Amino acid sequence: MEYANHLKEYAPAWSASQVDEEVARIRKAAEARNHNTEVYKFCYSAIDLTTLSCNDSVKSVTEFARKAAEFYQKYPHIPNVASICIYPSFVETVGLAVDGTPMKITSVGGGFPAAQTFLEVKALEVAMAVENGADEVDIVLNVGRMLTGEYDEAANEVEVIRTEMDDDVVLKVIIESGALKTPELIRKASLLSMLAGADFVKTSTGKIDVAATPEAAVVMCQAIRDYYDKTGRKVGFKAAGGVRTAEDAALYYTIVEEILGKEWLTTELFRIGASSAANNILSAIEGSEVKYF
Ligand SMILES: O=C[C@H](O)COP(=O)(O)O
Repeated sequence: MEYANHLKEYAPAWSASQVDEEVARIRKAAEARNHNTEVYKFCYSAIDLTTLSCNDSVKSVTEFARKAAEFYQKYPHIPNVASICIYPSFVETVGLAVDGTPMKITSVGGGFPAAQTFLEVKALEVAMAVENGADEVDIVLNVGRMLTGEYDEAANEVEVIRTEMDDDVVLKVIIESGALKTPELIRKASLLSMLAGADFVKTSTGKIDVAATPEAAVVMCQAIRDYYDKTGRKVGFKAAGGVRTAEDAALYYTIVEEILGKEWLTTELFRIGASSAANNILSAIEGSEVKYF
């Protein structure tokens, strides 16, 4: 399909200075009203609790997922994380560990994190993750193609991969905003991903130096809003990569609240991908002495 043509139907991206001003405004709003237990509890429940390390093994991933599964029994007053996010070869392992809980299984796929492999390999990897039980799959948009202006080719990869998944499997497309850099490219990548079938757009793999930033989040959420206005389809936003503190989480929450509205503040439409924010968010929850992960 010719996706790039559809980009013309959308307004151009804001300039970097307009985005900076918007981030400053929203940062103040976050500090004024959203540094509180209610927001931190919701942010905790929106976490895709992530382990994506070369050290991962069946043993370590089982322990990681079991801790999350046991959390329900130990701390019923705190809503648990939304999903466990792992490499595709651990989908079955996590499935066994979280069986009987509402936690989802998120698999990265499609040659994560660089997406530099054959499209057939990407598609097969995603198909196998789904066959093994993944509820959600996080793939990376082809950044090289985006940087060289091959927009149709980048979006077509997403379309092909989407066909490997049943409609009820959630597809999150990582645009790697820190590599794209400009508001213009970040907006184009977000729109192309949505046009090609993404259920979520996600900031970063967490594997490059510049990962999630509030500036990228503002541009992505504006793209989600504009896509919704045109199509009526609600696409989610996932902040991932370098999200560390409860205040970081509250800022992304406030960006979504301000640009997309409260109806986006559900775990169906907002996630935080994080390997090390969980303890910090738990510690910020008033009265909680839980430090678990
Ligand atoms: O998708 C999740 C990211 O890989 C997590 O990044 P992080 O390790 O910087 O929290």
